[in-house]
Amino acid sequence: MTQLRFQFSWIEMKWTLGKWELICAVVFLGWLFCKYLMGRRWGKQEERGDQPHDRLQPPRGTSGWPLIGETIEFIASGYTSRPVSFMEKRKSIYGKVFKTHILGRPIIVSTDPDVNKVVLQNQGNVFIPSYPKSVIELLGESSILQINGGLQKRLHAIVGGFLRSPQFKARITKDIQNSVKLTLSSWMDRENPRQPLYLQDETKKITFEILVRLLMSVEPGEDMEFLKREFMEVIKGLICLPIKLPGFRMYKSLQAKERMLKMVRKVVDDRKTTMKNEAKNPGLPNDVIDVLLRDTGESDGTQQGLPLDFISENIIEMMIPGEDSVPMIMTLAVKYLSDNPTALACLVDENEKLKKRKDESCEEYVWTDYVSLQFTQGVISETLRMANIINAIWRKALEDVEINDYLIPKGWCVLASLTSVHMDEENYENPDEFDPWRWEKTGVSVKSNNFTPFGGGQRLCPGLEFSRLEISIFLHHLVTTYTWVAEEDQIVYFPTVKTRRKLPVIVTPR
Ligand code: HEM
Repeated sequence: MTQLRFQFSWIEMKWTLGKWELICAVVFLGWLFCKYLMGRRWGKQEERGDQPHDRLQPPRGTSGWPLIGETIEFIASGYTSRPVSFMEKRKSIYGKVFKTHILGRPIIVSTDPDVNKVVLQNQGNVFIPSYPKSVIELLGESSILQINGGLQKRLHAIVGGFLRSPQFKARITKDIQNSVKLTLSSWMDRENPRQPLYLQDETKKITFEILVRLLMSVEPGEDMEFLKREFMEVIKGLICLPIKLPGFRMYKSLQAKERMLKMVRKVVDDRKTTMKNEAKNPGLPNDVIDVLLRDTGESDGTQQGLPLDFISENIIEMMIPGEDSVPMIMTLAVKYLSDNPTALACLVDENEKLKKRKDESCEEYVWTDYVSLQFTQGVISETLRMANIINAIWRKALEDVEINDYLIPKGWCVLASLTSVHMDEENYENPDEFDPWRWEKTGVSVKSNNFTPFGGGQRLCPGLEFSRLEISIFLHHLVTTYTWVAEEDQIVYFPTVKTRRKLPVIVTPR
């Protein structure tokens, strides 16, 4: 799974070990060892029973091998076709919540939907995000993904409110349609249209441009290319040795972020000037920069606008969760459909009907057309369930917490495994089967504890509805424009969810 994707399916993890990094790897291992010893000491205290809570004990489990704990098994499961096997094995021995030691630290893993719910909802006051050091460095202190309390709530509400608004959806629907159609038509303009094309790359092209447009209204061209290039450099550093010295990966990524920041800051400054000139008649907000600049701080009582540096940094940081997730779900939906001709036929049928209706009435598509396609929504939910891009949520307990007879001790990291819940036969019949029809019975409910691909609580993904809309539009135009044959490919779950060969497909116009 998933598991070692550090929950960042959106993260490109690349370990580039140069000679300096090799030296540092040794230092890093030493540090891991110290952490291990500290973990052991904690474990001994626990055995002696000098715990703050007399009644409850932390979940059962094992620390595994000295130094590496259970990391190897954890990583290895990510390379199998059943990435939840690491979790399942321990669940069968210790129960749904257990203790382990992976990635250099003791961790409590929850595969229990009710415990996960409490962890996700107790945001900010008891549980805070807990990312690997390199991610913390790269995100910066003011990132929405890291901040807690009132400011996180405010930022979340502004961005979520904008992305959920019907005005935004109406506008972005047109943008997505244009972008999807442009990409689809380019497939036939190639020198040899019978050559396979790599769906994983094609979907990325569409979604990055849309993401940048919704955040800061940059159109395709030189600036867009600059952003693409620099952003790719930034995300390479998300999981690497957190050393900020020249020559190291982290340094290069931080430099790339600086360059991006300069450009984004200029867009924010220009927009601020335009806003001042249009103070009396500002019109509807176009993008996330607009809504952040216009917010006056009424909702949290501060009555203060957000600092321009804070806005600029967050625009870049919001690209991180949005960049990889949507194109991967698009690609994997096509993969699952290619392997399930009956499901594909149902999807084509539903979408052909919509197209026919639109052609006959000569009406334009509106966003509700796409999201009301029941079977298509089932395909998206089923893809999200099976290939949970963000497989788990990492949190740290700020105090001792009791949840359903478990004690989570202060300072411990909790990994709320979403995939384990999605792939548990207690929650889903035949969980390994791609079955979009199952959603006809249960409906697509984001409130259900058993289906949380977008997280939950105060940090529920603000891009949820937008993502589903974008994927629906892509699937509609793909299946009504082309048929395809997908070449043999495999899903890999480590370090992030990907298809091994980028899903090569040969397309034929309908
Ligand atoms: C299939 C696509 C997506 C999936 C599965 C997904 C999943 C998630 C999950 C699980 C979280 C919660 C993380 C946590 O609790 O720590 C999250 C947060 C977030 N997502 Fe998404 N996401 C997707 C697409 C997007 C897109 C397209 C955007 C941008 C427009 C976006 C922006 C964010 C932001 C800003 C947060 C942080 C919210 C906060 O901490 O307040 N996501 N996402």
